[in-house]
Amino acid sequence: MSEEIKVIEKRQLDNPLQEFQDILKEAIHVLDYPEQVFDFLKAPMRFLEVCIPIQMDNGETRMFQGYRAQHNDAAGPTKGGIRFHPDVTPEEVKALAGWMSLKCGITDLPYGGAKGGIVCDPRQMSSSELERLSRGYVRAVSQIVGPTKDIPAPDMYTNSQIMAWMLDEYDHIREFDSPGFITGKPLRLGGSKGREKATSKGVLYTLQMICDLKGIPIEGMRVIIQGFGNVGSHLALYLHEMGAKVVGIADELGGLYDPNGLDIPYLLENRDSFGVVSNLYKDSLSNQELLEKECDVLIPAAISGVVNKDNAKRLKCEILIEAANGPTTKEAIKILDDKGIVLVPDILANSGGVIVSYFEWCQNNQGYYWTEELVDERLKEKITASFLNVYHTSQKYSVNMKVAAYIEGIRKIAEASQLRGWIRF
Ligand SMILES: NC(=O)C1=CN([C@@H]2O[C@H](COP(=O)(O)OP(=O)(O)OC[C@H]3O[C@@H](n4cnc5c(N)ncnc54)[C@H](O)[C@@H]3O)[C@@H](O)[C@H]2O)C=CC1
Ligand SMILES: O=C(O)CCC(=O)C(=O)O
Repeated sequence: MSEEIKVIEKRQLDNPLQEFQDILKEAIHVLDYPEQVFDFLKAPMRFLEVCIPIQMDNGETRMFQGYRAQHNDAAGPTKGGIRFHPDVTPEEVKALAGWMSLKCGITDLPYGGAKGGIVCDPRQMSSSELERLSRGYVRAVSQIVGPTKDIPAPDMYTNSQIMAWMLDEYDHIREFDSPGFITGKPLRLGGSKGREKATSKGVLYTLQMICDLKGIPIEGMRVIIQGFGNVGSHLALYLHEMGAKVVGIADELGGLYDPNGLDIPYLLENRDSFGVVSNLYKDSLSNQELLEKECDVLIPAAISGVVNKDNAKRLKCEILIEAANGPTTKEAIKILDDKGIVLVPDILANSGGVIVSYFEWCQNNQGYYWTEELVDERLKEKITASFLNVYHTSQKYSVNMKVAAYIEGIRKIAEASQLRGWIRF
């Protein structure tokens, strides 16, 4: 692989907060809200930066940088995942928290947005080091989180085991059992049926909606998915089972491509715990090469900024579904608009995760647990209604679905903030 390709593969959004703010400004302008609304929503209301000292297995103590951003709590407690990744930055966490506020607005959840992150490489850490880091993070942020304040959940490179350690640490600090402190927990500790697959199910429902509108059948459809972790792998299996041809899969090391469709059950069985499969075959492609292959639907489900001004013009798909947070830059969105590629935005497409996290929190508060069928039925109902709202807003204002999704999200947060007397418009 050439050096040039390696550099592109590592690429994330240079400034995700700026991306968030630019589209926020555009949507606020369409809504004809005053500048004050932008000034209020452009950054989180609260941002905590912590240093977490952790003893490593070799006896050394290492300091880890951690963050929690709470964007806006007008509509209810804040909510959002925690990411463990070496490239986490304050700007990224702030942008992700803003996107969570919009996501909760679009889906009409009684929450504002938050996000957390720790700069670390979980692939290089032992399970006991990860446990100490997860517990250390909760101790460091415990003053500002809680079941009625700010409710964390999983995100990239975090999972239900990490949520379990975090819950246990929180329960020790508070001296009572509080399952509603965190979602994405194991079922045994009050998790919800269907949460693990919720994000991919939600992506699938939005894909079905847009395909229905465009008259494209799922059966036989050629799909490329970047990312084979929680979101990408479950989605690949759903699509495979529905008769779509998953012709491409990428992970952090590269991509696999087969125009006749990849063997998804085999890849699922053989992926490692960090969602890597491209090393199973010798003739893998680079991520960039795979994104530019011909397909009907392209689904980035890994990191941000992978579809950008450098490659957008070379994409050969009809539909792009943003399963990851922030995979397409605003310059790329303009190029895709010109090419007639329909983009279903992240804050709508991947909202299935937070929707079922909300269901998990409701079940914890009630102490009464739902069947998987009920969870799925309510997820489908909520995300379908949200999709239709965003779609109609895009038609009403003649804007793309990205701006329409921002409009829907902003409206809810701004109204809640106005009712509390925080802003006037
Ligand atoms: N897990 C959830 O419930 C939700 C996740 N998301 C978003 O979906 C995306 C994926 O999340 P998960 O599947 O949970 O993460 P994960 O940690 O389970 O899997 C990540 C996948 O991305 C791949 N990857 C990492 N770096 C890459 C790179 N540079 N190029 C290509 N692939 C790369 C990994 O190899 C792995 O296959 C993230 O953007 C996350 O914020 C959004 C909503 C909810
Ligand atoms: O499940 C949740 O509460 C949040 C999931 C998340 O972090 C996201 O939607 O980006």
